[in-house]
Amino acid sequence: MQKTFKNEKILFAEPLFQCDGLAGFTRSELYENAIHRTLRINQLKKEHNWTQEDFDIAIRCLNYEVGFVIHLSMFIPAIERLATDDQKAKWLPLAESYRILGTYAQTELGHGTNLMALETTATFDPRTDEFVLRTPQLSSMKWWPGSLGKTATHAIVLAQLIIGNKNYGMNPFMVQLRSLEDHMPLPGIIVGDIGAKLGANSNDNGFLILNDVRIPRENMLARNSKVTKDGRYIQTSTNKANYATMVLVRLSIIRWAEDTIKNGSLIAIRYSAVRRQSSLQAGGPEMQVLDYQTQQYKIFPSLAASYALFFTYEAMMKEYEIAYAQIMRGNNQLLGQIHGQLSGLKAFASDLVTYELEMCRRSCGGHGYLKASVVGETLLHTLPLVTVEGDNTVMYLQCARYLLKQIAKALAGQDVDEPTSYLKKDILSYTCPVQKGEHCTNPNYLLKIYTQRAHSAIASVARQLQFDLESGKDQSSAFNNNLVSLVQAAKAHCQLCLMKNFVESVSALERTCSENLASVLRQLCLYFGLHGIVTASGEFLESEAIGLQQLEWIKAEELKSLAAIRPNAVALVDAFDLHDQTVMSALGRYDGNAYQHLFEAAKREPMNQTQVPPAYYKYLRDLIKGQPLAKL
Ligand SMILES: CCCCCCCC/C=C\CCCCC/C=C/C(=O)SCCNC(=O)CCNC(=O)[C@H](O)C(C)(C)COP(=O)(O)OP(=O)(O)OC[C@H]1O[C@@H](n2cnc3c(N)ncnc32)[C@H](O)[C@@H]1OP(=O)(O)O
Ligand SMILES: Cc1cc2nc3c(=O)[nH]c(=O)nc-3n(C[C@H](O)[C@H](O)[C@H](O)COP(=O)(O)OP(=O)(O)OC[C@H]3O[C@@H](n4cnc5c(N)ncnc54)[C@H](O)[C@@H]3O)c2cc1C
Repeated sequence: MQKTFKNEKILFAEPLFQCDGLAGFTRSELYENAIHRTLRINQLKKEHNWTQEDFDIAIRCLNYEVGFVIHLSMFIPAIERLATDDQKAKWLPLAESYRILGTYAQTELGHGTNLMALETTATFDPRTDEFVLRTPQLSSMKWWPGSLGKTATHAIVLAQLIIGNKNYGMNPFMVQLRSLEDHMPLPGIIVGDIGAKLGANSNDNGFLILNDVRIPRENMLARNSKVTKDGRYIQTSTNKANYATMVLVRLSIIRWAEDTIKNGSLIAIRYSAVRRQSSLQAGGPEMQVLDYQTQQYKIFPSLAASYALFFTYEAMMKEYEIAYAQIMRGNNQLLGQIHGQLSGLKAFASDLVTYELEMCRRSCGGHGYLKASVVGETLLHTLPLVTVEGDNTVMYLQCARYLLKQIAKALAGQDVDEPTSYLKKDILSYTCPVQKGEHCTNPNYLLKIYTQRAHSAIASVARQLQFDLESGKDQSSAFNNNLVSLVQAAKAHCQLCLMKNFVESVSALERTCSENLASVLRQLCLYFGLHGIVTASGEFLESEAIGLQQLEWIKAEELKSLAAIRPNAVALVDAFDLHDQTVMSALGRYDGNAYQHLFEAAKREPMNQTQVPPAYYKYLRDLIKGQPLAKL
């Protein structure tokens, strides 16, 4: 599935990219190692004439365990999206050659979601033609930005622009943080690392206090709005255009989610094919645990999610490229659509994979709790995806807000955006396409069911909101009264998007691939559709997209499809074409020697490097020999 990385051999021939040692690393070692890696990948890029795409794939091959992630994924994209041509000419070459190292400093100790409430100010001083940056109180300090703690020389700081006594809202400013001579913080800047996290500890997420730090007027990133020498504020685009970097990263998170769930499902499926435990027949040979229906029920959702997210990322990438090209030409027509779609899908993708990764971990039994299994570690790295670039609840609500606008248009007989075109249909004329058991094997029928459920969820919450408003509730309490249903409606829309992308992509592939391959993919797509309905059956029933009879058929078909997928399960994860060095798991090796690799990993454990531990001489010796213990 992943474009085969022709340079994989070059990458993994380097001891630096052989990951077995990482488990015992301290934070400082992880941090240093990550920087070392990115710099070496850059050298390899030059030595072997790699393209940018090769470079990006190299980073994915290393499971993003690299340095400068925010520099590459936010700082440079923010300059590209928020700076004028002159500013780009000044900063991009420096950033691209790592002569300046950047971060994206938006979140504060007191606020991450509510950007309007950010407290950092950039006050224009017309006497010196400068902005004065200030974090006025404890809650205003920047808190979380990646690479801020110890690495960044520069930050794009998001601050409230103040001219005279007027606040012109959040704007981006380029602020130098550290000396380019000796890396010491510049006057007025207090900066450091926020401390160890549950995962992702190679990254130095940081804090930043700005005490009246002065920057030239030219350091306001001025593609969308600027301040003239005489203190006039000129806005050339919607103020939401300054949120463009977040939109891009939300797209990248879908890909990140896809990459992590591919790892998880690969480990769980390969290991389950190796692991034998018990038997269903008395005295019979022990079964591969992958043959238990319950094990398939636990793992195959992650397999199907891997493919669903792959197809959805590809589709969203195309949508994004079209929108981005328009936006860069100054046409913001697609801004709302791409924001609405990517907010919801970022949330849905990260929710899905964090849930399924834990199922993958459990499916590896006790060994899944070992670091060497890597599933748990992957989960810890993946958990923040539900929070970064907007907490998932908040992102679903952004998506729901977009859906409400679309349904209002549809009801008024106006055109709606293509991804929500289903809202134009007559919801009342729906008849469930599944009228007998065998109809459940048609993915297009399932797609119709998903469409009806999403349409119904959106229409229902729109009606309830309308009702609350008409009953005298003000706008905000009507909204608060319906937040849970709004999130459900957004989830329904996102699940439909995944199903639609899966069905359409498989139909397109059917035209070019062998019938054998097509039938395997059709089966997985079908399973994805059936499983999604069963897990949210209450909502599908409530929306009357299905009835109890249909649910019974769908449940039966879901179980049948587990058995149908089983013979191809290992091939379906092998098809991810992930190198053992990418997956890094003792349990999920291509050669299937899980026990041998687990034992090798145990032998490498630092505790095992001496036969007798220091604690023996400190405590155990006297204890075992019955000697009185020294005062402890
Ligand atoms: C090359 C190799 C690279 C290596 C790396 C590999 C890949 C890396 C992949 C991933 C990297 C992950 C690293 C992540 C690190 C984390 C970074 C961060 O977290 S940065 C901080 C992110 N912060 C947030 O996301 C904050 C969330 N909050 C918001 O976005 C907003 O405040 C809000 C909740 C959306 C509300 O906005 P606002 O305060 O303006 O409120 P409203 O007045 O209600 O306005 C809402 C209207 O604005 C529209 N809107 C909102 N956002 C956008 C947008 N982004 N674009 C367009 N329009 C937007 C919204 O639709 C409303 O419109 P109307 O309904 O009023 O028309
Ligand atoms: C690993 C990591 C890396 C990060 N990197 C960066 C970075 O590089 N740069 C940067 O600027 N930031 C970064 N962040 C910060 C991140 O963007 C924020 O944490 C995120 O946007 C969520 O904001 P918050 O922490 O303020 O959560 P809060 O908004 O405080 O959320 C707390 C709870 O309140 C709920 N809530 C909040 N508002 C609403 C609402 N309007 N309606 C309903 N419920 C609501 C949420 O759903 C959540 O349950 C990073 C965070 C992490 C964990």
